[in-house]
Amino acid sequence: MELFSNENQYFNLPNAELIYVPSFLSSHEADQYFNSISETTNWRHDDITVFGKTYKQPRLTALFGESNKPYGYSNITMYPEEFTKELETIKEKIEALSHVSFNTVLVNLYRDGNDSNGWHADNEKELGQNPVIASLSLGQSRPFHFKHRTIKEERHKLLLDHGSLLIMKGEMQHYWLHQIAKTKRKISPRINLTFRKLVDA
Ligand SMILES: O=C(O)CCC(=O)C(=O)O
Ligand SMILES: [Fe+2]
Repeated sequence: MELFSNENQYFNLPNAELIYVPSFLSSHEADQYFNSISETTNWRHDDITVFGKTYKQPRLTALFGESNKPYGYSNITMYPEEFTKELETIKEKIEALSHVSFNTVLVNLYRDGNDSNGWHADNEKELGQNPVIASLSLGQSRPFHFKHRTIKEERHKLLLDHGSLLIMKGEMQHYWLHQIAKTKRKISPRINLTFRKLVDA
């Protein structure tokens, strides 16, 4: 595979379909979205409960939806705000490429290397059987780690660049876990938007 390819990259993985689109947005568009989303979002800093202990989530978040259905994960229930014009525009651009419709976007702000997203799968029942999740990255590039739940050799990482889109589909959320790890490097903020489709569970 070419190192600096602008082509869509398809990965040959067991039990997953993963597509990486390196320059989904131009760097100029990505800069503009990064700036406006950073400034206009009403960021939340929720508590999560893991094994009975309560912590602050290691990142800031916001949820936008087309209905007012709540979305729950890691013992948090989030009530969506209305999609902004800007998020609607991004959503339509992703729908045109993926031929899938989305009705929800979860936005994460990783302020620095201390912010992270631990090993998990996006397997909440509201997402349905084999969800398609489209993940847009803005700002600091961070590695996306993913590992198969039972095939131990299947552990990989992919650098998610400014303006890139990662599409996870097929059985990926059943068989694989993913994370954004902490780093001690001095790094800039990153925003990630995961477009999802909530269905009636
Ligand atoms: O920040 C990322 O690239 C991943 C976010 C993620 O996995 C999630 O919000 O479920
Ligand atoms: Fe996720």
